[in-house]
Amino acid sequence: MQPVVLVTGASSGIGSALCKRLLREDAGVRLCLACRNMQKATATKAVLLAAHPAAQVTLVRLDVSSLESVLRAASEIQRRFQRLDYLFLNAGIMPNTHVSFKALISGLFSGRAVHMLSTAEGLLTQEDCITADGLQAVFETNLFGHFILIRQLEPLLCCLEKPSLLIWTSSSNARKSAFSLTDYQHSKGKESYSSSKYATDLASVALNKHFNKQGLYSSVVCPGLVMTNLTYGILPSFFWKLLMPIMWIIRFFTKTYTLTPYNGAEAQVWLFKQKPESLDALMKYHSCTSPMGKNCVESQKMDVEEETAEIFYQKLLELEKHVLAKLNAPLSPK
Ligand SMILES: NC(=O)C1=CN([C@@H]2O[C@H](COP(=O)(O)OP(=O)(O)OC[C@H]3O[C@@H](n4cnc5c(N)ncnc54)[C@H](OP(=O)(O)O)[C@@H]3O)[C@@H](O)[C@H]2O)C=CC1
Ligand SMILES: CC(C)=CCC[C@@H](C)[C@H]1CC[C@H]2C3=C(CC[C@]12C)[C@@]1(C)CCC(=O)[C@@H](C)[C@@H]1CC3
Repeated sequence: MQPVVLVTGASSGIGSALCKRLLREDAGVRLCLACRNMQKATATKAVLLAAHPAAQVTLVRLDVSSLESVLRAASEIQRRFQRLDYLFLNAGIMPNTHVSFKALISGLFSGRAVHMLSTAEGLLTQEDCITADGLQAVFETNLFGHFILIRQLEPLLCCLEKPSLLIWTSSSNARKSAFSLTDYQHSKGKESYSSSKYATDLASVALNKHFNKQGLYSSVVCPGLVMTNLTYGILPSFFWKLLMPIMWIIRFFTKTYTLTPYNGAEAQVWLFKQKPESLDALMKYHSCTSPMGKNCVESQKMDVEEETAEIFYQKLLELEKHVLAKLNAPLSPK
């Protein structure tokens, strides 16, 4: 039986490159692109089919920042498929981002310049907003909408005979100090992106603890710095034009400047080829690119305590109960 693969945020950037690469790895995969914008999704599907005319590619409308949309998409997916082998939790936002040029310039002359340029530590702040569900938008999009999707799709994901794998797109911008258990939606701070990506790392660790015995595994990837709509949104386009030659030079100092969506998807494609049971729950898998453009995957231990992951997981379950009750939706699908 050909594997069924669902990719959220497949309409552009890393998600779209991932779909192309998955079909190149195995033209038989049954790909489902879960996207909020059906026009963009249809265009992506057409590009995939142009390269692989016999491929099985379907679309499902999914806006991870709307719980109603997540519930609707989950029941549609359950209607279409009997199981899911890989669920790529890739959709994400980094809205209204400001760069601290003061921190950038002083950082460039410090001993931590390479670290700063690969993690953006101390460089970025975001203005977040509230969704129609009453949740912080970055938290709901990057983490919670995906968490509800997983919980709703449990019957398709949990099978002892054939394990399934969740693959979260995290970031090297994920930072413990940006996250707080008492304000896990990051309503009070200005680093909602860092916080949400640290939250995905915690969620992945806790999901492994709770679901491995049911045949469901979870992993985290870091694509590196990739030029996509998300990054282009940070600075005006003329700035990026000026910076591009410098970015290629930075590649000589760090492997994390993967730059193209194709390179950024390296760790996701690598995970697709691994046995879920063989992966380490506490590792993060990084896409890396050499100055000459050669790709590889490197693993690094996450800065996560299992106890914190468990407390956070319990908080997510409480929030799930609360929001589903508000929507009059059952906790898990029939
Ligand atoms: N670019 C980078 O350097 C890095 C990116 N990442 C992560 O990679 C992931 C992909 O981002 P990237 O490819 O760079 O950026 P893009 O903006 O190109 O892609 C983001 C994707 O997520 C989708 N999306 C956004 N919000 C929602 C929503 N509410 N519901 C459904 N889909 C949504 C977008 O849809 P639409 O096409 O409709 O906008 C798009 O397909 C993100 O999680 C990002 O945080 C991590 C590290 C580095
Ligand atoms: C390259 C030079 C000299 C200047 C660019 C400054 C910043 C705009 C740039 C430096 C580090 C970058 C970075 C990201 C965005 C752009 C920078 C802040 C990310 C935050 C993009 C999204 C991610 O998830 C991170 C992994 C990136 C980390 C590095």
